[in-house]
Amino acid sequence: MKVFKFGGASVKTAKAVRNVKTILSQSGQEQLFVVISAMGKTTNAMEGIVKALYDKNYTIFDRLVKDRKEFHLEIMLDLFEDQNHSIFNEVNDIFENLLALKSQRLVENYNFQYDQIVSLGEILSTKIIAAYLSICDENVAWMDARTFIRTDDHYRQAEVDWVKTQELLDFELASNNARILITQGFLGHTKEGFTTTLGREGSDFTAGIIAYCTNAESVTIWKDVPGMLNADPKWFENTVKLDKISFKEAIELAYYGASVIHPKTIKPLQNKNIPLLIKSFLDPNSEGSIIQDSTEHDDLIPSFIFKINQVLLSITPKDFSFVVEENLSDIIKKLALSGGHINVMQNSAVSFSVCLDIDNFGLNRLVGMLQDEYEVRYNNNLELVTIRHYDQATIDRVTHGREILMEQKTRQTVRIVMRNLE
Ligand SMILES: Nc1ncnc2c1ncn2[C@@H]1O[C@H](COP(=O)(O)OP(=O)(O)O)[C@@H](O)[C@H]1O
Ligand SMILES: N[C@@H](CC(=O)OP(=O)(O)O)C(=O)O
Repeated sequence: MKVFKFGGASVKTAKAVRNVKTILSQSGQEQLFVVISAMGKTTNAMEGIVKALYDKNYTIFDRLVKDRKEFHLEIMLDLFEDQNHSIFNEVNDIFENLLALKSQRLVENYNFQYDQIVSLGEILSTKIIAAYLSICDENVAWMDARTFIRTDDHYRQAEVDWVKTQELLDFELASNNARILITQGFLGHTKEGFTTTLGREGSDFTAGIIAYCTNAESVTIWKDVPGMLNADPKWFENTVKLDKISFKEAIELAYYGASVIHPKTIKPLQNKNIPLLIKSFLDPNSEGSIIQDSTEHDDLIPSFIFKINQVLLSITPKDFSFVVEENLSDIIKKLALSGGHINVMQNSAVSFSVCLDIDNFGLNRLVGMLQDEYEVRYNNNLELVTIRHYDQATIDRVTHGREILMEQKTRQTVRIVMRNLE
């Protein structure tokens, strides 16, 4: 068995869905487990629908639901000649049920309701694509990840129960011989049967979970780029493809923010030594990148990871006590409560600096929690660049026209927090 994963960009139009069908048809005779995300930017739209529902802003709610319905309908009308195909009713029912939420009592737990609604993006895309493959005479089965990916009830960030998931998946697969198994990325279910999600961008991770539990031969993630590049082409010119890198290198790059793969995807694959291929759905016959065990090629090409909207916070205890020994656990607890994500930390005797992803609401909350006991200063609108396998020339290239506020070096990695002066 091989596992394929197609993200939102690869299924955002009818033409894109036809391209996915071609890739699947040309993949040989082997059984394929195919993980698919919501079409285009549907997850963002679903988040807007949840927010409008809780804001009781029914004008926006109605408009967003209508937009999403029309978006899916346009794709279906292009794919299905027969407008009496049952998929039209199935999709219509999903949107009718969504609209009906307006007249029901609001569920108190926002995160719970978020998962019940946002998950519909993946349900819609997989139902439409499975139905389309079926009319194209592919031997296909739609599989519901909400019956075999078991998680805890931490809605929006659910943790996988690996043992139970393995058991449920073995059971599902024992009676399913279809060549193409279509399922949803990013979804799971609690033991009570409620839908959960694994965190935004979590469909790559679903591919990792399924590969781990089925001992798959490989995972292929199909993207709009030729493979794993040494930088995001949206930010850097003249990027180079990393043909072959290790699991260790890939997990570091993903952790530092190389958003081409979700960082959680690597661990299950590394644990069972299952190779991960990143390939282009725009050029499916080209080589792509392979992520595997050997570290031989890791340091051949320097990689750059760029993050914007960074906040650099500097925290000093007012009573001059040592920051690490006497205050760090308190500071970290407050950082966690603020919802900020720590990217880089550095300390001296009485000062702690931290570079964060945090929104304004979280920042104000954090400063409010800290300011009684600490002097707190911060700079915002900063950039963070991480360079793996750096040298002075690569540092000079990215720091040109910038003021450096903090720098941290290890043998393999340099991380620089800076302000753009241009
Ligand atoms: N190191 C990198 N190599 C390739 N692409 C990268 C890298 N870092 C970031 N990206 C970005 O990742 C994007 C693909 O990921 P994403 O948009 O999440 O795909 P999907 O939603 O289809 O899973 C590319 O378009 C590219 O801009
Ligand atoms: N649809 C979900 C899960 C996901 O991973 O999507 P994509 O593969 O398009 O990044 C999201 O947007 O968060």
